Amino acid sequence: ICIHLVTRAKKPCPAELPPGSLGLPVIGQTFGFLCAIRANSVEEWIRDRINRYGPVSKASLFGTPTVLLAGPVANKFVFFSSLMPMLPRSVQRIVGERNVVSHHGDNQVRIRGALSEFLEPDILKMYVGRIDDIVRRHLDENWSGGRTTVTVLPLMKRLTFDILCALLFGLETGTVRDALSDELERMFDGMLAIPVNLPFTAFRRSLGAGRRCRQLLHRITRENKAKLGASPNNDLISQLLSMTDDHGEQLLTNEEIVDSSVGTLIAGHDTTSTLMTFMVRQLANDPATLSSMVQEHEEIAKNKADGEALAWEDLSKMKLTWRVAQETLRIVPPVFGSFRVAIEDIKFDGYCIPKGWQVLWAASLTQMDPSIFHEPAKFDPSRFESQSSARPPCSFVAFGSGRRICPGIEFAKVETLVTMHYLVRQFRWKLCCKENTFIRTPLPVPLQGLPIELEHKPSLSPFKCDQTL
Ligand code: HEM
Repeated sequence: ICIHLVTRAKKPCPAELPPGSLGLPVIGQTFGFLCAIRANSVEEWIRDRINRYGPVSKASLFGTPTVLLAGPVANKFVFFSSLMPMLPRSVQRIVGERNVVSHHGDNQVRIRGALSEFLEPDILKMYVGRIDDIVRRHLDENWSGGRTTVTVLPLMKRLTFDILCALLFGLETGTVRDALSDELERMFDGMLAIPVNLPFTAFRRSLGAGRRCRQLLHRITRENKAKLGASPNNDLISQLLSMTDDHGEQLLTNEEIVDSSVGTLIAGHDTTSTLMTFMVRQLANDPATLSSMVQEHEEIAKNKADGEALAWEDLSKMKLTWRVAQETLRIVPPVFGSFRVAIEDIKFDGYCIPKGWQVLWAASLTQMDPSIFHEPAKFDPSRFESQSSARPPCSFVAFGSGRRICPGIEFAKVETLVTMHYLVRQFRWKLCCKENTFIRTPLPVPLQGLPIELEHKPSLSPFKCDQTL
């Protein structure tokens, strides 16, 4: 009785809880939410609840009470308070439990610090030439060949997979890389399936693929460890293996290295390929911006010898291209948002969010808000000309913010800028499907993966094209 009285005293008074309904037990509003994600109408779904209950409301999603928040101030609270990111338990079982997202406190700082060191500009500078080489080879093998129809999304996925495999694991080609690609595909297939571990379920297949993926990476980790010192550390796994703590011990365990590598592969693969796919779509609908972009890249190419690779300094001149990328990310954020969990009772806007409850943030809520971005549906890269100080902090959040801000921003930027450099100079394209719609799975997928009619611009050499075109 005493325990009951004490714990009851700690429970928030219902008046302090945000308004709204938790719906039916367990199910809550999960089906409506999942349908809204798929139809890419999460923003409307949340706005509908805001209209009914106000800017802070409660619902029940995936069996857990959830607080829905909206606006830049709410985003700031999510990114900078003690709320913690959470991967659903089923996803953790597939990708491994020792990855950077699942760790908190000192362990998160240690693992994220090691990962970030590899993804920072000082290290990335050294990889621009290698990324340049992979992009050219990819375009040559998959996009060239006169007038042709290609489907952009799967090709962009292949490209980002090739870049990640080379830079993270030192795998350029070969059977291990092909096996990793197959297992990754299988792993994705069941990641959002109902987590029932029975024979023939998608979840079971995904669990198996995740296990085999990690086995392959364990093998690479052991091989790289044996070679440490003999060859330069030029991939993520070798770098992580060679990092030591104050006592000279390996900074991350092999399990942490493998799980973090799988996590980074997943985080970096579909996100950047989605961004580049939607840039291709936006540019097809906006010939004026495309022509300015071609000019920007021809200017850079003028100062390079035939076949010379791009360098870090060239990327800093691609200002318009990055603005086009940012505007694409604003309208079609690859990550729609995510959940945080309260590790203690916490207050926002006078309401109590009890320990264990989830909080949902969604990028479109601020990125498509007309009071922050004038005419939000209009594609206008010039919005990003002035520095973000013109907007309230935490309103453009395609990469998140705060302690958990995406550590792969610079990596994604290098991949995108190098790819666009060769794409806009070598090709013209037309969309095969005119509708500008997409669904979310939960990443955005354009109609039929975005088939385009592609035409190779006649050029003087494979990598220099005639500017008058
Ligand atoms: C256009 C491309 C990308 C977008 C839009 C994007 C977006 C995001 C977002 C929104 C988050 C934070 C999620 C949250 O706060 O809950 C995140 C986290 C993360 N991203 Fe990215 N990302 C991109 C590319 C990449 C790349 C290329 C890499 C690595 C090579 C990467 C690695 C990561 C990692 C490891 C995390 C987890 C960080 C942590 O929990 O501390 N991302 N990303």
